[in-house]
Formats: sequence, structure tokens, C-alpha cells
Amino acid sequence: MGILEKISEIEKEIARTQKNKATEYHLGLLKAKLAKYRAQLLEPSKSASSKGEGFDVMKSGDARVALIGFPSVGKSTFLSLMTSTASEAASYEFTTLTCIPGVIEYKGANIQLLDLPGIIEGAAQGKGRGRQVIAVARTADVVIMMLDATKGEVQRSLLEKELESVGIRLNKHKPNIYFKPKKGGGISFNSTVTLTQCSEKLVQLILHEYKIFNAEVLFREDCSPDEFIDVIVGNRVYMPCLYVYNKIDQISMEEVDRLARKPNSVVISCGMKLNLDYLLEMLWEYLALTCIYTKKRGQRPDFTDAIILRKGASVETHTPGDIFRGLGQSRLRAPAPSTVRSGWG
Ligand SMILES: Nc1nc2c(ncn2[C@@H]2O[C@H](COP(=O)(O)OP(=O)(O)OP(=O)(O)O)[C@@H](O)[C@H]2O)c(=O)[nH]1
Ligand SMILES: [K+]
Ligand SMILES: [Mg+2]
Repeated sequence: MGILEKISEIEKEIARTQKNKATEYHLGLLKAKLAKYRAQLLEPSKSASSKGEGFDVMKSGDARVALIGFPSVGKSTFLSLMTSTASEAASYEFTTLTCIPGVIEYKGANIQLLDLPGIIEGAAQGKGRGRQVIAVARTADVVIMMLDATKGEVQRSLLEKELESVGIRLNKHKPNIYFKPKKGGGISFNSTVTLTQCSEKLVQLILHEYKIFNAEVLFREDCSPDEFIDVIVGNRVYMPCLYVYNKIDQISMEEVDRLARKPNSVVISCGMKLNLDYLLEMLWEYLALTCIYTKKRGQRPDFTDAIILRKGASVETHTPGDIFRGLGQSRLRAPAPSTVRSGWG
């Protein structure tokens, strides 16, 4: 049996297994198996066809945003509107075949926006250019999932499933579980909170499935078996995702209102240039960028040129060298500051 068949067998078994106390170990094991096969599936194949021709775009600017969506939802139209790059848009599907980068300039930051080919169900298994598209998505700081407001919600759940299956976790934080494989001593299991979804026995079963017999496990949060598996497997990407419903010029006001109220969602029309400013504001929030304006001694701060800090980065001292070291991956465009001032937080 090929890996794809094994995966589909396990998925079917999970679907037909009722979720209750008596089946929780069985389900936990199935999920561990599923995660293992999916990981095998994702191991880079050496064949030339899976190489990302036209997909290796250099990272540039302060942050990277990837446009993910079904064909013809308006990704290229959006890129052409928001950046000075033109990406061909047309009414037929799969107009875009490679990765097209553009730059959004906003509040002194350069945000790299990547237009990508449309993806469809089965993308993670290599349908269309799905694999390459998803590989690019993994490198982004934020994903914009663009949806056609005239189409049903099924597009959204299908894409979520695709991204989920390759270890991309949308709008979720890393599970707060301490996990450390050891050389000996068996499995030590502890938790600081009451666990309602996992037990010591289930954790052991899952670990054994991964041939781990010695480890320290500490749950600091009431996590599910899936979240625990994520921690063991590692290599997961936790990414903010903004759901953008485009083409609202084609639907009723009631429908616009309904979509706009969904969590993490923004409604727009590229065609009629509706709500694009608000989308940028939201994007900025999701990027959680901090601007630092530089000021030379005795001069006014220069508000046209900011240093951009990622969420979690910090400025530790006021000497230029240290500030630059403290920034890690962030790219700098400003001169060495003598004093710093925090802007957006
Ligand atoms: N009515 C309406 N049509 C739009 C809007 N935005 C884009 N379109 C149209 O939708 C069609 C597809 O747009 P594209 O930008 O090519 O879509 P895409 O997602 O890049 O498509 P692929 O590259 O094929 O995946 C084009 O005919 C656009 O003119 C919108 O806000 N309203
Ligand atoms: K298109
Ligand atoms: Mg396109």
C-alpha cells in the first residue's frame, strides 16, 4: 500500500470511530500514525519536477505576506492594486504559474507581498503547484487566505485542511508543553493544570508509536492529543492568517455583513476598491510590527525612516552596535540611532 492509501485508510477509520472515553487511546494512536505518514509524504523528493522553479523569491523588506487561495479569487488583481508590480489577472483559472513578489509600503515599512498560483484540494499531495505554493507559504510571516465571497465556505475549510496537513497551524499558538527526549529513565509525565483531553497512558502510547521510551513531558496547558503530537513531531509553523473575502461587489449587503463578522476576516472588493485601507490596517496588526524612529542627539526624530522590529524582538541598549545585534533577522534601513522611541506596539 502506498503512503497516500495508508493515509486515506487511517482518515476513514478516524472518521468512522466514535469519539468517547473507550476509543480515546485508539484515536490517539491513529492520529500519531497519520502524522507520521504525512511527514513521510512531505520529505523533499529528489525528482526535478518538484523543484520550485520560479518559486525561490528572495526575502526582502521587513516582513513577508503570502497570498493563498483557490484559482481566480483575485490574488493577482490584489497584488497589482496594492503594489507597483503588475501581475497578470484574467477570468480563467491558473493564470498565475509562479511566485510574483511585490512591495507594499506602509507606515515606513516595506512589506513583501507574494502572489502565488491558485491551489486546490489535494495541493499538499502535489496537485497543481500545490507543494511549491505551500512551501512558500511556510516562509511567510502572515498568510492572507483570499476567498471568493460569492463561493461557499467550503473553499475556506478545504484550504485550511491542506495547510493543516503539512504542519501549518493558522492563528494558533505553540502548545505549552515541555518535551525532552532522554537517554534513559523511562517517561516522566507531569502537568501543572487539570488535563481533560490527554492522560499519562495516552501520552505514553503516542510516544511509543514514535519509538520514544525515555522522555520528560510536562503539560502546562490542557492540550489535545493532536497538539501533543505536534510537539513531538516538531517542525510545525504557527502562523497568523487573515481571511480576506474578495468580490463583495457581487453579493448582498446582508451577506457582506455576515462575512465581515467572522473572526480574523476582512471583506473587500478589488474591483471596486472597497475596504482596502482597513485590510492594510488589519494586516499591520497581524504582522505585529513595531516601528522605532531614530533620532540623532539634538535633532528631531525622522518619522519617514523607521527601524522595524518583529514581535518579540527587543531593544536592549542604546549603543548602536548592540541595537543592531539585538534585532536578529530584522532588516534595517535606518542609520545608527543615538536614541530610540517606540511607535506602534
Ligand atoms: N467582480 C469582481 N471581480 C473581481 C474582483 N477582483 C478580481 N476580480 C476578477 O476575478 C478574475 C480573476 O482574478 P485574478 O486576479 O486573475 O485571480 P487569481 O486569484 O490571481 O487567479 P489565478 O492566478 O488563476 O489563481 C478576474 O477576471 C478579475 O477581474 C472583484 O473585487 N470583483
Ligand atoms: K485567474
Ligand atoms: Mg493570479
